[in-house]
Amino acid sequence: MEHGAHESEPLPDLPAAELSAATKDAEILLEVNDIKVHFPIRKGVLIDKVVGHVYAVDGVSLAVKRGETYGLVGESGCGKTTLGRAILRLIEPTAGSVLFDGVNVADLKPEPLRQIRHRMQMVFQDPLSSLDPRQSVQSILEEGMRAHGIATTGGQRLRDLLSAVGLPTSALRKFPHEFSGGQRQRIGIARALAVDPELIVADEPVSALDVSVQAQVINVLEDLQADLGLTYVVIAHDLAVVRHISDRVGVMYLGALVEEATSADLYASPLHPYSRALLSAVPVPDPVVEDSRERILLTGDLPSPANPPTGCRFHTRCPWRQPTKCDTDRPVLTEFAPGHRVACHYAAEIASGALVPHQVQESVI
Ligand SMILES: Nc1ncnc2c1ncn2[C@@H]1O[C@H](COP(=O)(O)OP(=O)(O)OP(=O)(O)O)[C@@H](O)[C@H]1O
Repeated sequence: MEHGAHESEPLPDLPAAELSAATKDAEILLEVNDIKVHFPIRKGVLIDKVVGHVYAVDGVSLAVKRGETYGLVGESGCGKTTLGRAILRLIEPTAGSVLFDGVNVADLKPEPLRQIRHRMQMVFQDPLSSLDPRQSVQSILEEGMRAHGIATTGGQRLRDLLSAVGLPTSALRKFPHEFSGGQRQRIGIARALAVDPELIVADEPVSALDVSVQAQVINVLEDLQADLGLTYVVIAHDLAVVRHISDRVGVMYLGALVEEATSADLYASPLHPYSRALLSAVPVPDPVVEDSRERILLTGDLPSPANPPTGCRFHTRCPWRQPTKCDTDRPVLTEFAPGHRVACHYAAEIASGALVPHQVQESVI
């Protein structure tokens, strides 16, 4: 949730040319401009030949304000993780720019990149595989601090980090396998916090956890944001998690954003047929509402990002698709209402009821 602006220190040793005029808006911490990540598909035994590309992320633009939580949702394989990793430059984007506090991260040389890295951290989905089983918690926390020149002596900082995520000091001497899943994710969060980040990209931070533990870990993230003014990008396929934690939500389909709105607007009135279908698949606790509400069932599987459909990428599964235009023209993400963007040629007609969905068969979304 949004909180007061975070005081950021000026970046040392960065050429003025790397400061973007576009991000002079002091409210914006992260700006992603038309970013693309295309993975080459290689074939051949003796000669390595590129025979195609996986268009994992294919032209995403978004901006995240300081202290805001931006949720990214979409089916498995739609490019959420790749986008998250490209934001932190853990993978090289094929095209586009990522501006962090006005600095184009994609252009940074290794030393300025190292300097800026501690301000952007990632929390991974599976805490067990992302924590080195041979390292004690103390060593895990100190590793990143050392790499970023943060003093590790004294121990008070380590105790404060553990207390911030609700773990006892005795955890310092233990190893990852001695903890439960929820505790391990708290260690993953403490590791990210250890280097004083401003932005945390959390990739499915609770999806590996039991439902009963998920809320506790989400509360930890929310409390830390309130205390430290952190900015979050939270990646999740679970719409309930995203709804709970996010100020704004971006819906991804086949490497692109198809809709973006405040959490309240998206859940109350989704505009894109894909968002409508995603939300209609979420069960409602009230049995009367559950029985009477609209369910949009999609036809077909998610197309391969190596061979995306022409035109609107969703047209092969869209219950509202119209001849020609949907097959041939790729819709641009356009502002439909203040703060509510959608990439659909017929969003207005669908919202007004002027277009009705075709008969569709059930498929699992
Ligand atoms: N290193 C890679 N090389 C080739 N293809 C990749 C690579 N990493 C991801 N992909 C492909 O890119 C597409 C997007 O993957 P990504 O993991 O970003 O999606 P996702 O929405 O995060 O899905 P999930 O929730 O399953 O992680 C998928 O088709 C995936 O197979």
